[in-house]
Amino acid sequence: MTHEGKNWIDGSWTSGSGESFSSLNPATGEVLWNGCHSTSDDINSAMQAGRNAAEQWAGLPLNQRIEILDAFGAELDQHQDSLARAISEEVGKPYWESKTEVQAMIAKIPTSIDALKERRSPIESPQKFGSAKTWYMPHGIMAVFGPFNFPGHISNGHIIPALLAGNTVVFKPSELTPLVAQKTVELWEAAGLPPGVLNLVQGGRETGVAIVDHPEINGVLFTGSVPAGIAISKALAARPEVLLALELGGNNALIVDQVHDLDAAVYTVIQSAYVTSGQRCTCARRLILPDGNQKILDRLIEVIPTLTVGACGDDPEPFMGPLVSSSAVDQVLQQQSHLKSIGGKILVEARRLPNGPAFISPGVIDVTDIAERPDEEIFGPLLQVVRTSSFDEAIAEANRTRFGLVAGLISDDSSRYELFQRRIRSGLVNWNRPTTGASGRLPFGGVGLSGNHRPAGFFMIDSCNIPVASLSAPVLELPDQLLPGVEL
Ligand SMILES: NC(=O)c1ccc[n+]([C@@H]2O[C@H](COP(=O)([O-])OP(=O)(O)OC[C@H]3O[C@@H](n4cnc5c(N)ncnc54)[C@H](O)[C@@H]3O)[C@@H](O)[C@H]2O)c1
Ligand SMILES: O=CCC[C@H](NC(=O)CCC(=O)O)C(=O)O
Repeated sequence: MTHEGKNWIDGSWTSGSGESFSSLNPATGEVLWNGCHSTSDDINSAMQAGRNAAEQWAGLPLNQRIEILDAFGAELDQHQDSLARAISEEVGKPYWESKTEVQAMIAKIPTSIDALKERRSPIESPQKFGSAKTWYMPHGIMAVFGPFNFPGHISNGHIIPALLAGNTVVFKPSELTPLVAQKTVELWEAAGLPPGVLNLVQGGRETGVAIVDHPEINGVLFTGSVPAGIAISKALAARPEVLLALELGGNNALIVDQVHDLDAAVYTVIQSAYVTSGQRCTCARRLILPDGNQKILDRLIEVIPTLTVGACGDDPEPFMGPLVSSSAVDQVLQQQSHLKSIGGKILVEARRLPNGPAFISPGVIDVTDIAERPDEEIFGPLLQVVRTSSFDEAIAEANRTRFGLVAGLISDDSSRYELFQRRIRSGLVNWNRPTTGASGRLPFGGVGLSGNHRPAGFFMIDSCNIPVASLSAPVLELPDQLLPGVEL
C-alpha cells in the first residue's frame, strides 16, 4: 500500500510544494510512500509555526511537558508493531530488530527526563545579598535531521530532549525514510502535542540546506554522514550563535586478542560488523588481530556463510536484511573491488544476492598488505582485517583513523584492557562487548571526524538548553562599604 506523503506544520497535514519523491521497500521495490519535497514556502511556514508556539511551550511547567511526552510513549507502546513493521519495510531491517528500535524510542523518554534532572536542574546557593542561581533556558527552534538507518530511534533521541527542554522542533527526516517519520509524527498528534511544537518537513538534501540557511533556527541537531556534517558546519560558520551538534560516522576498530571462548569472540565480531547489514555508525569496520590470531579468523570465515540474509517477512526471521537500496550495494561492492585492486585479499567475498538488487552477503577482506589503507567508512557488511605483530601495534593501528566513534577490545586479559583504555582515542570504548548496541544511559558521540564534541545519548540534553547565571537581591540597598573613590 502506498501512503500519501504529507508534512505536519502547525498541527495540520499539508503537502510539500516541491517535486514529488517516493520511498521504496528495498526488499521488494514496492512504493511505500509518495509525497513532495518541501520548498522555502513550506519551511517558512514551519519556522513561523515553531516561533509562534515557542513561548507557550517553554512556559509550560515541566510536568505538563512530561505528561505529553509520556502520552507519546503510550502511543508508541500501543503502536509498536505497526511502527516496527514500517521501519522494516522502509529500511529493510528484520522485524526482530525494528522492534528493538521502537523499544529504544520508548525508553528514551524516561531516560531523557532523568538526564534533564541529573544534568540540567536549576541550582541555587544563598548569598548575603540574596541568591546565586543557575537555570536553563531553551534555545528556541531546533532543526533535527535524521539518517535513514535508525529512522525512529536516532531522530527521536534528539526530538525528545529538545522538546523536554522547552524547544520547538522542525524535523526533516531522511528522504529514504519519510514513511516512518510520518507515522511517528501521527503518534505525536495523537498524544496531544500542541500545534507548531513539532513540525515535520519532508524532503531531500536541498530541503535540509534551506532549513540550515533559515534565519529563524537557533540550533541544528544533525545525525548523518561526514560530508553532510561538514557542509552544515560550513554553512553555519558565520553564525556562531546557532548551536550545532553533529553525530557522524566512524571507521571503528575491534581488536581481538587471545580468548578462551572462540565462539563468544566470533559472535561478538558478528554482532559488531554485520548487525543491520553493517549499516550502523557503530559497526566494526576493521578487525585487528595482534600476532595474526589465525584461530579467530578461521572460525569467523567458517561461520559467516551460515548467517542468514532475507526479507523482513521471511519465516524464520533472517539475521540480516537488504541494504537500504540497490545503489548502497553498488557502493559497497565498488569499495570491495577498490580494496582488492590495491592489494586487499578477499577472504569471504561480499556478493549481490539473487533475492533482489538490494541484498548483499557479508564479506571479509584482509587489507594488511595495503600500504595506504583508505580511512573511509564502508556503510555495509564488509569487514577489513588487519594483522599486526604485537598488541602495541594493534592499538596504534586502531588509532590510525581520522574518525573516533567506537573502539572495542575482545580479550581475556584485563591488563590489556587497561592499556587499551589508556591509549585509545575514541568516544565509546568497549571490552568484550560488541561495538554496536550503545547504552542510552551513557553519552554517545565520537572524537575526530565522528562529531563535534556534543555527544548524544544521555548527554544530548546538554545541547538542548542554555545555562543562565543569575545573581539576585530582593532588596536594592547600598552596601555597608562603598568602593574607594565613590561617595553617595
Ligand atoms: N554518530 C551517530 O550517532 C550516527 C547515527 C546514525 C547514522 N550515522 C551516520 O549516518 C550516515 C548514514 O546516514 P545517511 O546516509 O542518511 O546520512 P546523510 O548524511 O546522507 O543524511 C542525513 C540527513 O542529512 C540530510 N542532509 C544531507 N546533506 C545535507 C546538507 N548539506 N544540509 C542539511 N541536511 C543534509 C539528509 O537529507 C538526511 O536527512 C553514516 O555515515 C552513519 O555513520 C551516525
Ligand atoms: O547508527 C548509529 C546508531 C547506533 C546505535 N546507537 C545508539 O543506539 C545510541 C544510544 C542512544 O542514543 O540511545 C548503536 O549503538 O547500535
